[in-house]
Amino acid sequence: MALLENPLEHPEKFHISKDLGFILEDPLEELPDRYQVWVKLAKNLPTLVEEGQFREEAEQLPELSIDELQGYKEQRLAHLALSVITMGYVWQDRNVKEVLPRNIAVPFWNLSEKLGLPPIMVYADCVLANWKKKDPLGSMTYDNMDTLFAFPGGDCSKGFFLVSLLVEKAAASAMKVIPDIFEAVKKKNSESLKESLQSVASSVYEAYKTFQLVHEHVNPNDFFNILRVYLAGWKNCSLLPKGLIYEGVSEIPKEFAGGSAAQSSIMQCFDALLGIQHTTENGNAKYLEEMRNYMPSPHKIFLEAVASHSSVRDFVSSSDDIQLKKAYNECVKALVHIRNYHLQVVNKYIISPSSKQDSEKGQKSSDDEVKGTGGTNLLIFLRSVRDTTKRALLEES
Ligand code: HEM
Ligand SMILES: N[C@H](CC(=O)c1ccccc1NC=O)C(=O)O
Repeated sequence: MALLENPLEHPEKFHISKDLGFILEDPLEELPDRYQVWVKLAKNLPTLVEEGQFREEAEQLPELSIDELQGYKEQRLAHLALSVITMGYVWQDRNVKEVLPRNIAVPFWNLSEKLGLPPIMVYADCVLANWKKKDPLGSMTYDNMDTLFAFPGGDCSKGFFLVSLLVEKAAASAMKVIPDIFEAVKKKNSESLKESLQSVASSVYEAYKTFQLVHEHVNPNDFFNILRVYLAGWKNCSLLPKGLIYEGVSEIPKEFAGGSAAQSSIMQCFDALLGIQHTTENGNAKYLEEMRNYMPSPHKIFLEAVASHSSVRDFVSSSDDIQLKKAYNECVKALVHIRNYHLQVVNKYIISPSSKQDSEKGQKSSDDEVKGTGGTNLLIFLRSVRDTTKRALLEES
């Protein structure tokens, strides 16, 4: 990636696809022979965890240099495979591992630095790069897709990761109009801006409709009690209070947040484009900014460019074109709608199973005790992000 390129003019140089947005197009499924041991072990994770043998197999891996990984797609597949191995190694059972052995830790740390990612499984691994078509000539529909790697819980991880991917794909259809939006604001062309904003709003509504697939493909109890264990991180984590030691890298434990779609670039892209600024008082803005460090660095650079160059909100606010204000507000309403729906999903997939678990243990967690794997007090955080979005609506007079 040429660092001097303008990301807004050449998103393709920042690994952003005009059709799929931040999704990794046609991910590789295999690595060169010497690295295929990582792919093979990661693919066998569910069976080996079931047999209680995963850690033992992981400890047999050779320690490999990352220098012979050729090209971006090999690096992304290797990071995905090593991230799956790492989550399996740490969380295989309640005897949680505090040290990641050097044969995994050293290549994973070095490759993470090269990609601008943390050495933990991120959304860009398990969602954006973890997919293939069954029939390569077919379309990207749920029935023609599978994940490259899975976690224990049967088809739960396939459902969870693929639905998230399809939501991302639906939202990504807005990406192609971003250059038109910047051009329209630059040329003060209200008609063109109105049209582009209308297509952004429809993309977000398409994403909301696709999100409903989660109920068909993900079982709440399997998600909460099995899969979600492997999404957890080691930052403010009671089971790994100091973090994880990456052997061969540092004797000092390191803390990293667990997976979350708060690491999704497309949603942060909409906020940046529309000038929706999340609150600083309660730490929401800081958290979302921190999550940009969990995105591939080219995507983070693109988001920062959109945030620093977008004056859509200012242009629409100062315009007396009511229809333009309505088009802007349609985008904001669509984001409020999907964030409200997301809260319903979170209630079904986290809050309800968590309350059921509490009552079985005779406990009661308050709203600010239920944490997301990304580290937030999830209900407080998600309601607040939704409310800030709602406050971004402009007066239509
Ligand atoms: C069963 C499915 C899901 C669950 C249980 C879930 C849970 C959560 C939780 C707990 C958070 C708070 C941050 C954290 O601590 O991790 C969060 C944040 C977020 N999630 Fe989800 N999520 C799900 C699916 C999705 C999907 C499919 C998307 C869209 C691709 C998404 C987009 C977001 C975004 C953008 C945030 C940051 C807050 C915001 O911008 O509104 N989530 N999610
Ligand atoms: N924050 C998680 C949900 C979660 O980790 C997630 C949600 C949607 C897509 C991907 C992920 N995770 C990894 O990328 C929770 O608290 O359940």
